[in-house]
Amino acid sequence: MSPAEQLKRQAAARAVDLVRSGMKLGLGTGSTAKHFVELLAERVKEGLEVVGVPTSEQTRALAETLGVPLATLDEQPVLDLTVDGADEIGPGLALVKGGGGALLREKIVATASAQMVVIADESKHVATLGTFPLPIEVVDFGVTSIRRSIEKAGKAAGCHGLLTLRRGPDGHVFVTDQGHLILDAAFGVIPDPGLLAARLAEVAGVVEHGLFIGLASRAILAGASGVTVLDRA
Ligand SMILES: O=C(CO)[C@H](O)[C@H](O)COP(=O)(O)O
Repeated sequence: MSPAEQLKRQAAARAVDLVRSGMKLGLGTGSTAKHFVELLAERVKEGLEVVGVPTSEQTRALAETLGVPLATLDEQPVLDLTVDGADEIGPGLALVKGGGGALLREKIVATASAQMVVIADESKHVATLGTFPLPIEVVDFGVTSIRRSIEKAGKAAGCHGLLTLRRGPDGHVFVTDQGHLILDAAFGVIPDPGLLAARLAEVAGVVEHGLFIGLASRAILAGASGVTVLDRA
């Protein structure tokens, strides 16, 4: 395993220690969340009793293959703990998420959870959000017009930058599990994430954006000198 993957696994292992029998869990998406699901599956094999609600079809397939008992969010609408990765972790544990395209389900699942713990290698911890382009999920009707409205909303929040329609590795337009498109907004700096979130929420056609504010209560960050745990004040 590469050094980068080892760090992700260390963070995931610390999160697995938070899981108790009987818990209902939100299962995140991405390469770090994958480590969590794999380690969780090992505990399940040892007798840990949990039920997981996956945040993507990708995670559902993985968890199913590994034998983690699953439910839908409609079957288990109240969750104890969600463990997920992030693209950036900023002050107050505000997050940028959606690099893997699962931001909508991830935010719904995190909102349904008593606790959200984010796991990452320490390179994701930043002083200011925005270097990672902000994923914005939009409907597939009138994307050019929606893009203009997002640019306007961004400017009102002090954010300027290019919006790119996301494409998959095959070059085709990326479509989310919910059938929407993603515009990646390369703002560079997001001076006031709360203000930007409020402005984006007002744009017709925006289904969800990747700013997760006030959702994560803990971040587990793995680095060369060990694992650091940050709790939101
Ligand atoms: O938000 C996400 C998916 O929508 C991921 O959690 C985020 O992109 C981090 O992924 P990785 O752990 O692979 O770096």
